[in-house]
Amino acid sequence: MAKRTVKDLEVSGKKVIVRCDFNVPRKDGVITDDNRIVMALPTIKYLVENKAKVILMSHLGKVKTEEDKAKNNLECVAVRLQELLPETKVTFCPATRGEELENAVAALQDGEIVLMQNTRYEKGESKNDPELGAYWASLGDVFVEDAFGSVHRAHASTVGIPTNIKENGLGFLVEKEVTMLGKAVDEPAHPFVAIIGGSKVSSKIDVIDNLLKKADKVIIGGGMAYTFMKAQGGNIGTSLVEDDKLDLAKEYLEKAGDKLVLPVDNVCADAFSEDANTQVCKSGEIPEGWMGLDIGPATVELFKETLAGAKTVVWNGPMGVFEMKKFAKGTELVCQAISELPDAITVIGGGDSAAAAKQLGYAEKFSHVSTGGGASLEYMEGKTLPGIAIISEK
Ligand SMILES: Nc1ncnc2c1ncn2[C@@H]1O[C@H](COP(=O)(O)OP(=O)(O)OP(=O)(O)O)[C@@H](O)[C@H]1O
Ligand SMILES: O=C(O)[C@H](O)COP(=O)(O)O
Repeated sequence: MAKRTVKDLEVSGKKVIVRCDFNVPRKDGVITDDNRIVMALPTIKYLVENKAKVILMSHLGKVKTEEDKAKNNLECVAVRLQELLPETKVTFCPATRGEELENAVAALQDGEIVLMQNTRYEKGESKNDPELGAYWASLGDVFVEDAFGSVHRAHASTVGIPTNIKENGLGFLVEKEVTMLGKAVDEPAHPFVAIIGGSKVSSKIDVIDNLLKKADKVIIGGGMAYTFMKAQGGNIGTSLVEDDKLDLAKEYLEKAGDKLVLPVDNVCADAFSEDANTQVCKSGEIPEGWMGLDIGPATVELFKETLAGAKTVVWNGPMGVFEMKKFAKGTELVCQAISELPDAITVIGGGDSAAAAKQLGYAEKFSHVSTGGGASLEYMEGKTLPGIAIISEK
């Protein structure tokens, strides 16, 4: 059976809560890539045109301390939304519960929007606290799940709210992502190459196990690679590493054989900075005080050879710290190699990965640029995504 979508719901005059993924990349508080906001517009515009009172919710970053709250204030998204929707009234509510929030919702007219502050300001969000889910649900009549990037998280805003609001459905972005990603991996054309990089080692290392079952080759780059290098007994200097994942990395290395392709050299720096001194070091031979911030030139050649002839490519996580020009080459050359593959289905996913492809001028060359990082990986592994599973069937 198919899931209900926003088109199956009666929204006119109703208070409609939309969970979006506005977890956008920022530098010094300024949004550096608004793709996730732009991709959410079709659902938002549909609701505005159909005279709903629109309550938008999203997380932004990780929030554990008061300082994190200041760093991850969602107001910048409300400002961008207002620029993108000049004809529509968009207000920002700095409260995540209580009278101020309830008044902001009560003041909404048909076709107006309020964006609530970062859902992760509430401690209960990530624990899917039932009281919080029920409280947020009490603010609306209808719920739309359109946060594709977050549907792998069973949080109060993604699962708690639709548990309490039966008038729920998927938004246009989730619908589109599921269709596009399904095309890529339900019956992937082989050779199928998966590439995993980026910095979220603990939340993404588990997917490698499943990818090893489906793909012909799994390339590991970016910050993910150093946990594997250390597991092989190599020196990684001060590179990013998650020591509690070393045993898992060892296990993958043993069972994957030559299916797993790791960097053979790395662009290393003596500081996490654009002005750092750099040198190319062989993998496992990174001196003390140096860190790997990009894949090296021999690795680019190795990855190109691995990609040659691929018919399906799925990529999540940049090959280096592409935000700094000095360490963007690896990501750029891998983008280029993928863009030159004839007749391949190519999918890139993740907030930073999509931003990298766009910034480097390659976004148009992919068959699909997914807004989901972890979510797209889990979808492609065939895992149940709790934020989609909870939505009512037609
Ligand atoms: N060698 C490295 N050392 C440290 N950080 C790295 C390294 N290589 C890449 N990164 C960083 O990884 C970050 C992106 O990783 P991440 O896993 O968050 O990917 P993503 O595409 O944003 O996916 P998601 O949407 O799931 O977050 C970038 O900010 C980049 O600078
Ligand atoms: O960027 C992402 O992958 C999503 O917004 C989810 O973010 P999270 O990994 O902090 O839950």
